[in-house]
Amino acid sequence: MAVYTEVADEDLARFVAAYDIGRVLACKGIAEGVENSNFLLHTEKGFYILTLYEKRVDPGDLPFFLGLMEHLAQGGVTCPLPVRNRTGAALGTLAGRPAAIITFLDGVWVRRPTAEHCGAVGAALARFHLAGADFALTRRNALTVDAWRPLYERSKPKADTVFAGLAGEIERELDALEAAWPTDLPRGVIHADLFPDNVFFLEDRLSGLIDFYFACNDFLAYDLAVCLNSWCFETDGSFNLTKGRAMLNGYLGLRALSDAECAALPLLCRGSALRFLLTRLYDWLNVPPGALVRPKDPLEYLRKLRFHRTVADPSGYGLDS
Ligand SMILES: Nc1ncnc2c1ncn2[C@@H]1O[C@H](COP(=O)(O)OP(=O)(O)O)[C@@H](O)[C@H]1O
Ligand SMILES: N[C@@H](CCOP(=O)(O)O)C(=O)O
Repeated sequence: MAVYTEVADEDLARFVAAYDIGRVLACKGIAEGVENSNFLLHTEKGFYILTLYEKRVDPGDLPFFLGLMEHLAQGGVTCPLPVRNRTGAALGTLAGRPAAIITFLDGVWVRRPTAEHCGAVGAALARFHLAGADFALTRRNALTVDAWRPLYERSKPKADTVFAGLAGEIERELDALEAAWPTDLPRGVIHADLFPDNVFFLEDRLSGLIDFYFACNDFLAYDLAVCLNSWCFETDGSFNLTKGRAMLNGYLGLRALSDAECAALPLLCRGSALRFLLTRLYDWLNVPPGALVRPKDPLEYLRKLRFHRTVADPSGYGLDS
């Protein structure tokens, strides 16, 4: 359960009183997510999500994230909207943390995605990329190739306690990716964390996207790599080519990939796998005392990374030539 910060009733009541959403009826910590503290807030006007931004969120980036939600919603992407208080501010401070209230999105995330879900996610990702193209603000990706080695260094002393040989394998991968990482693929605003728990469905119809707190400007095809990693592997660790093909075709139905983007996919998938391996490894080794959070398994992403090293070309993900 991701609640790092507890909120006193009187502080919450004072915070909510600045909004036009009625009085608080209930507020419950949400048993999902690993990054921020999220609460289901029930007020006289309905249900909302209250988020307190935690360690990985730079408060200076919050106008980008909240503005992006508003921009995407105007561009036809179904996503939550920040609620503004009576002074027009979408951002405040609660329990010593930057905090925002966002609208509640109906739907549930799918625990066992099918090829049809993957196709819908591919199309939604392309829609996100198209709608984000004219967003005025920019944010550099704080978790791209140049950030991976410093992040690894913070886990290095204990990496081999998680898995024997892990430190050496990560170091070899860092050397390879730093040397080969592309520099000139099409760029734009990317979600960067569009995992199954960030996509809601209602009766198998995609109902919206959430969690824009890793969004940034980077290679558009890197976002596809994040999704191939998080949606198209089976629990036994095998890559499901049918799901990969469905996702890529869903995306290609709305946005074409250049030859360079297609050719770079195996490398981008390796990079994306390493990125999640490294953040998970850090979180695994650094659970804050008293936090209600279940850290995610870093080794899941080591297995994915190993698979990508065996992929010679994008047909390995189901991309038809
Ligand atoms: N706008 C929303 N509408 C409905 N549920 C939400 C919304 N935002 C977050 N949630 C719930 O909170 C959980 C954690 O949110 P998420 O943004 O993924 O957390 P984190 O910031 O830790 O990554 C989600 O899995 C979902 O259950
Ligand atoms: N998707 C990341 C973790 C952060 O995402 P959240 O939405 O679950 O908080 C991972 O799986 O490592």
